[in-house]
Amino acid sequence: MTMTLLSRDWRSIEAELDADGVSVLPGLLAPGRCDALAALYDGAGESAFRSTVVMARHGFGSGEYKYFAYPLPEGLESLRSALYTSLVPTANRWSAALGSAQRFPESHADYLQRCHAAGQTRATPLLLRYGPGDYNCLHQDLYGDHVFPLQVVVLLSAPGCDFDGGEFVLVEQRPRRQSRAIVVPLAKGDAAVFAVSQRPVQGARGAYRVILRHGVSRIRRGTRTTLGLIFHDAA
Ligand SMILES: O=C(O)CCC(=O)C(=O)O
Ligand SMILES: [Fe+2]
Repeated sequence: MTMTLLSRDWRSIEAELDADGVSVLPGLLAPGRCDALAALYDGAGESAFRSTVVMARHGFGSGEYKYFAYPLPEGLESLRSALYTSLVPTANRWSAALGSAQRFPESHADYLQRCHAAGQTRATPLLLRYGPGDYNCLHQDLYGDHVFPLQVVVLLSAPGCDFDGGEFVLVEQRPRRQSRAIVVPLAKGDAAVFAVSQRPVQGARGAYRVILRHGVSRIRRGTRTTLGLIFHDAA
């Protein structure tokens, strides 16, 4: 997996992130790996997860998700830290462009130490499960002061086969402009890398801040399962 990450064209991924705040990594996980991860949702036993959220109870939408507990399942820990390392250069560039002094360390273990020292100690990787009629309202995954500015979602189900509808969407808000929607088509095993809450856009007079939120349109048929990888931990 690390090889396939390293062999990707990070120059064009970074260019897409800079242009749109989102980039797709096709085939990040093989179909068998997707099935094995999706099977954890019902099969892993409750000790694998720290909490289950019924989205409708919180007004988050409709559907359910489960946050993994530490220690994460073997392959997930390495996937999360490898993706982090690949994304640090963009995170640090964005931070500088937005005039922030914050810089992110090379290694995810070091970044997690920073989160944990600040009281953000709970694991944030999660599995999401949507059935017919379910959806995920536009939101930002902020869990405390420490925010790594990029996150990843992997589609574990096959659109058009396992489910219909259920598009991953981003809405971008620029200062004094109307909002812009971005629909991100994903196949099974594809990952979307996207901005958690804000990103810089180069304007005529330097960079300005654009706000992003993401969500999922209504699932019209079937079951849709995703893996969410957030790089900061939760308070
Ligand atoms: O199910 C999805 O595609 C989006 C999940 C989500 O909100 C996330 O991974 O943060
Ligand atoms: Fe999210």
